[in-house]
Amino acid sequence: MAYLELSQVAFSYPRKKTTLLTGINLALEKKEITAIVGANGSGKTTLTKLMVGLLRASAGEIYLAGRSIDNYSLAEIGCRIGYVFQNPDLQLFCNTVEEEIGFGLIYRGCNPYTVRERVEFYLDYFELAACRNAFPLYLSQGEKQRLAIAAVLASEPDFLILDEPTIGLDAYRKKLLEAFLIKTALLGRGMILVSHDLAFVNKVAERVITLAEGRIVGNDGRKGDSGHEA
Ligand SMILES: Nc1ncnc2c1ncn2[C@@H]1O[C@H](COP(=O)(O)OP(=O)(O)OP(=O)(O)O)[C@@H](O)[C@H]1O
Repeated sequence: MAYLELSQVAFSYPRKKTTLLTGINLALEKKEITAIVGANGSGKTTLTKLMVGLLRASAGEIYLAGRSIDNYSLAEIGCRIGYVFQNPDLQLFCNTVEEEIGFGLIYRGCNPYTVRERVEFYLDYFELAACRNAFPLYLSQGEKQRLAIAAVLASEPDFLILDEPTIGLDAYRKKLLEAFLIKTALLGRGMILVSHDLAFVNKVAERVITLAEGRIVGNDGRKGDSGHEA
């Protein structure tokens, strides 16, 4: 069984007459970078929220590491799947940039030395060291986006979901993110990118899932094209 599997998943928002997603079958492996693309409102973000238990499927089953997602608490899912929201303001809550990066590690009980080491690595990698003591919500949009990604990556979940990770990033930072995501996948941490940035998707993703009218209308394996298989 794949790391994350969806079997005949359907979903409708309460009080909406139409079914947003229907008959969704997907098998996602660790290590692989999969992009989900589709028009505005096609249900990309909703699909990822189902995968992390923020929403419950109206029909079908979702399995995480071989167990139904219904048997996990949200905290247990959060330890396995890191989620970077489209709007970083929704997930930044600490008083400083460095606390934000270290929070997940401290919560998982990492020793202070490991916390310090990883915080320094991510501050450096995402070029956030100069604002280490800044209040996260006062950062620029691009800095907030980098911080949200750094904070999720720092706690090293098995799998990542990044919703529009390139919004607010300049070309240089997109290049850094691209390299880091590819390296992360090669180390065995799979991910889903929800994105309208097709140039970025083409560089990074090994598989592209296209959603339209509530269904998967494209599931293209592109291994080899992206040039980063192990
Ligand atoms: N909490 C909610 N209650 C009711 N309808 C919702 C809710 N959240 C999203 N929707 C609706 O569900 C549909 C799909 O939204 P979703 O955000 O999943 O699409 P998306 O493909 O990620 O869009 P975008 O590309 O614009 O980010 C939209 O029509 C949206 O208005």
